[in-house]
Amino acid sequence: MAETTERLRRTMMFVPGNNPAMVKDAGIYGADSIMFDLEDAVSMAEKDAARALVYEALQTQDYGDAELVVRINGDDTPYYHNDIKAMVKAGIDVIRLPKTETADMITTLVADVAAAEKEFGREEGSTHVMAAIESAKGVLNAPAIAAASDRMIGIALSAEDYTTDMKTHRYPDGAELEFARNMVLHSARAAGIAAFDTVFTNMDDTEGFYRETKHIHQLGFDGKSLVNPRQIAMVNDVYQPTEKEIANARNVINAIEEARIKGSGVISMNGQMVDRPVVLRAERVMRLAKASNLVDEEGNDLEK
Ligand SMILES: CC(=O)SCCNC(=O)CCNC(=O)[C@H](O)C(C)(C)COP(=O)(O)OP(=O)(O)OC[C@H]1O[C@@H](n2cnc3c(N)ncnc32)[C@H](O)[C@@H]1OP(=O)(O)O
Ligand SMILES: O=C([O-])CC(=O)C(=O)O
Ligand SMILES: [Mg+2]
Repeated sequence: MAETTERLRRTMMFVPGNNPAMVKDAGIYGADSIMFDLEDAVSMAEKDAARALVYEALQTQDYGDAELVVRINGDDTPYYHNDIKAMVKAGIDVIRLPKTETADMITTLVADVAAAEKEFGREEGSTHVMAAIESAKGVLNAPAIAAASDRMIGIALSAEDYTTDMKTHRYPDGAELEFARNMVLHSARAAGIAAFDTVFTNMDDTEGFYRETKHIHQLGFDGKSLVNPRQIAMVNDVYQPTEKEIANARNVINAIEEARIKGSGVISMNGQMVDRPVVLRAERVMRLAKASNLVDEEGNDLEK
């Protein structure tokens, strides 16, 4: 299973936990994170069977170096504790708590996860957590939720439930989501964790999907929750740096290396000041370029 430190999380794909074929093949599409769903994609009658199916798949399937996430049922359901125990026992990388409204919900989750790690002999702290923000209360408490635990890897906006709570629905221009998007993003950045935008559920509206993905990329989100493998390539396309951005990033990294040799943290490159924030942005461009197979490990161009 995957390392859960700083990593690219452009695509986090929901996989219904009650669908054996989808669960089995989830690794072939190249999502950065695979998110098995035990919550809203699974009917009440199938909750136990879905949990057992995902548990079994985690023991037997090879999902490569994808990060493995499970969306458990909420703490107000009879499935919550069994979900946590089974997923921790199976060695899941990240548990996603749906409908998170307070930091206390994360504190309680982390205590339950820690108890399960102890019970099943898993390394303490090895299971990470994240929160989905799906209501007005969750949005207003997002800064505290994001900072609630050092096990937190990110927070996600979940716009289907959120727009229902707000007594609206989703519109093509996304104006109804702007406040929530900015709250989730700023809360994540202030806590030093990842920010995920919500699902886009109209599989036939490719233009709308691109428009939304370009918008959230511009805002600064790490990536999106997805519902279909066809959406993965479109997100990667938007997040892929241009040749000009890669060339510039390479120049920045070389320039700062030169500056370091001369004992300085700042240098001028073609009249442009290069210092730490510029270098950090350049390093992220090179990580995205590597993930997009545009450059090799050393940062040299790969043949197209
Ligand atoms: C508001 C919320 O809570 S959203 C989160 C909960 N919802 C979900 O998890 C839904 C996940 N998505 C899906 O179930 C499906 O993508 C649907 C129902 C939306 C569309 O299904 P389809 O029309 O079959 O999609 P499509 O034709 O693109 O499928 C192509 C292939 O990808 C597979 N696939 C589709 N979606 C997924 C997925 N989410 N995970 C894994 N595999 C998938 C299909 O099984 C199919 O495989 P095959 O070619 O081997 O038969
Ligand atoms: O997390 C998501 O994007 C999907 C979801 O549950 C919602 O939108 O309510
Ligand atoms: Mg939801």
